Amino acid sequence: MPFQTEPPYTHGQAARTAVLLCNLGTPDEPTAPAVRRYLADFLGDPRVVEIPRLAWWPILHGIILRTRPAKSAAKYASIWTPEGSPLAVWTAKQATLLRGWLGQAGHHVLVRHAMRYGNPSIASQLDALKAEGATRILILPLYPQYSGTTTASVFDAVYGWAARTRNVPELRFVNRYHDHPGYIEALARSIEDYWRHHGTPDRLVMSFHGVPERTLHLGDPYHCESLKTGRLLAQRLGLRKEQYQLTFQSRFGKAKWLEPYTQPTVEALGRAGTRRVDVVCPGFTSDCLETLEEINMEVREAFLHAGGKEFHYIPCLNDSHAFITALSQVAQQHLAGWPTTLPDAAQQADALAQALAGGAPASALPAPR
Ligand SMILES: C=CC1=C(C)c2cc3[nH]c(cc4nc(cc5[nH]c(cc1n2)c(C)c5CCC(=O)O)C(CCC(=O)O)=C4C)c(C)c3C=C
Ligand SMILES: [Fe+2]
Ligand SMILES: [Fe+2]
Repeated sequence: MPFQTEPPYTHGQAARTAVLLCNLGTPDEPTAPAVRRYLADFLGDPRVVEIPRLAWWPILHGIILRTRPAKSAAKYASIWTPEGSPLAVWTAKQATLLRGWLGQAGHHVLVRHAMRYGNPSIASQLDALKAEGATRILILPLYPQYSGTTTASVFDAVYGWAARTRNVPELRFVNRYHDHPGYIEALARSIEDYWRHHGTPDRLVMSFHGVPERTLHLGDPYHCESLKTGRLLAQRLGLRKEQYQLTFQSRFGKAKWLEPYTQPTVEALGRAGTRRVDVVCPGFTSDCLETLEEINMEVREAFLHAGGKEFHYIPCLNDSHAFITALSQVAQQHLAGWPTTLPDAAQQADALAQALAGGAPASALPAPR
């Protein structure tokens, strides 16, 4: 009796689950040409700058890409590490640790990381996962708060890859985890841990990356989700209203962005005689240019100039155990219903050999789990 191949044995492929951690991306080198390539990609994304192309292109290519790369490259050089850009180093480490965590949980899940702009690209990592046999892929952005400018842009890149792919894997997307208890707990522990070693401040500033205010009125949930993260974090830390403030940083261009802005807020605290300010950036899951240079250098300097006495920058979650635990919880919750354990390979081979030799129907093979 002929042996019939049937799914999922077609082309010898068993179901295999994968998680792709996606982050923003960073230049390959702290040089003007590398930063220029990165910014051209980033600022050319219509999700990031929502100005009609006809109006934006001359500004981007005629002005910004002629002046900003050299200035930004100097800032990148000030935070660069022997292993590379901090954002790239932390993101790769998070993927390695998550692979180990999910492995410990008894799941055989492939884990990779990708960058929306720059390398390794989302398309190249999806190709690699497919080559490794992934048939189900969970897209997990390293942005806890959803924004059209970041999260949706990651999804665009995934859809673009899928549109060019013949045998598209099943895909799932994590939109947000801004209020996930594991994420809030990881933030709280990292702050408490910092305070245990360095004492407590007069004011904690929670600084989130900004976006144009317009996006809020157009329905972007980023502002609300940032506020909710801040509120849950303050509750968990037991902070009263006058002990913390939530601000938005990294304003770009002349339009109005979400307020209050971080630097003017911190300067006002310095002028008002607040002795010690600590800044934490809960929306950034790894340290990067915006935290290490903008906050820990520029904003620090501005605070001390304005009369502040002590400035502390509390590092991002980076490779903290509590954060990797949170990521693995988020992943497992979104993987629910997707089998994450491969059938035992030896058992499968035996059953296949038996079926071929003894003529057992293919349906007698162990059900793929
Ligand atoms: C021009 C518009 C920008 C929007 C909108 C924006 C949103 C946004 N960005 C992040 C996270 C990061 N941004 C980073 C750098 C960065 N951001 C912008 C501009 C916008 N961001 C620029 C031009 C740059 C590059 C640096 C510079 O030239 O100033 C980074 C750090 C990258 C690194 O390499 O370290 C992160 C992370 C979020 C979360 C967000 C919206 C919610
Ligand atoms: Fe940004
Ligand atoms: Fe910045």
